[in-house]
Amino acid sequence: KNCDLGTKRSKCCWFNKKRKEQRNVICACMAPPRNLGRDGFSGSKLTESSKSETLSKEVKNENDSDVLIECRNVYKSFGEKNILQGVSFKIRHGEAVGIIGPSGTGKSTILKIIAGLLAPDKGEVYVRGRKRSGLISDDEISGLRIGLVFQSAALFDSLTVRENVGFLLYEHSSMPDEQISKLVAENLAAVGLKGVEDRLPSELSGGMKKRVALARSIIYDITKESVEPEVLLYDEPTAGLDPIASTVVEDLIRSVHTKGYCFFMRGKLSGKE
Ligand SMILES: Nc1ncnc2c1ncn2[C@@H]1O[C@H](COP(=O)(O)OP(=O)(O)OP(=O)(O)O)[C@@H](O)[C@H]1O
Repeated sequence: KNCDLGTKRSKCCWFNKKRKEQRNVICACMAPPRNLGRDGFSGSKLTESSKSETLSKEVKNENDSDVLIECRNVYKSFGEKNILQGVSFKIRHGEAVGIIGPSGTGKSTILKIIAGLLAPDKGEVYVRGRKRSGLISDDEISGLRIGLVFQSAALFDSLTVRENVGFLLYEHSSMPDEQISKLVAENLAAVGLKGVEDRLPSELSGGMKKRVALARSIIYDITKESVEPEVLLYDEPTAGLDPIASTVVEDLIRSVHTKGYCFFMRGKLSGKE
């Protein structure tokens, strides 16, 4: 019954071990809650009672110099609904962290808080040791660049794939259009898409949309230093995809991680929460 998940997990374990040898990386992957903590992975579970509970076998590391993001005692409510109640964890450079939990327990909410799109009611978010206050602004690329792949891919319907992927650069860089086009094509090729630049999102399959969203999250202004995203947040990147398309996206995520990004993912592997 757990064959798919088991296969995935062991693949992931193999991958993690390999990464560990190369860069001393600590990873986590999706697994049923009962399996959390096995194989030395860390992870956070948001429970049905909406009470957040850190299950992670916290990596014993007294040195916090490699901590990129820290959530400290974060609370968030929507009206009467208390969604997050004291969530605390740290994400270190090179880590891959998974977050799992039943529907509606606040997984997307914590990602949005980390990304600076939502402000916590209480508690703090530290980015490279600096406390983030409120929401992130368009100009704020200081400290750490965070890419977010939304659950729904969140492409702009009326923009072409090229305009979607290059959006950040068209809006916030002085790069000429031709150079952006070239970069867009390169990033699309990196996620296995070629010749789709002029299509609208409505002309893409679900898997292609996810890959376009992934390309958009990793593109950066090559004329500037230190703006490459170092943390990528994935909100159910394989939701709604068939097993083959899911595998393609999962492999892409792993290959992006091997390039040195840290990632924090919530979602399913092969259709299992
Ligand atoms: N902007 C908002 N306004 C009001 N309620 C919200 C808002 N965003 C989220 N919620 C509520 O907060 C709860 C948690 O939502 P969230 O999307 O974080 O859950 P989730 O764990 O990601 O769920 P799923 O697995 O179904 O995607 C839900 O009950 C949702 O209805």
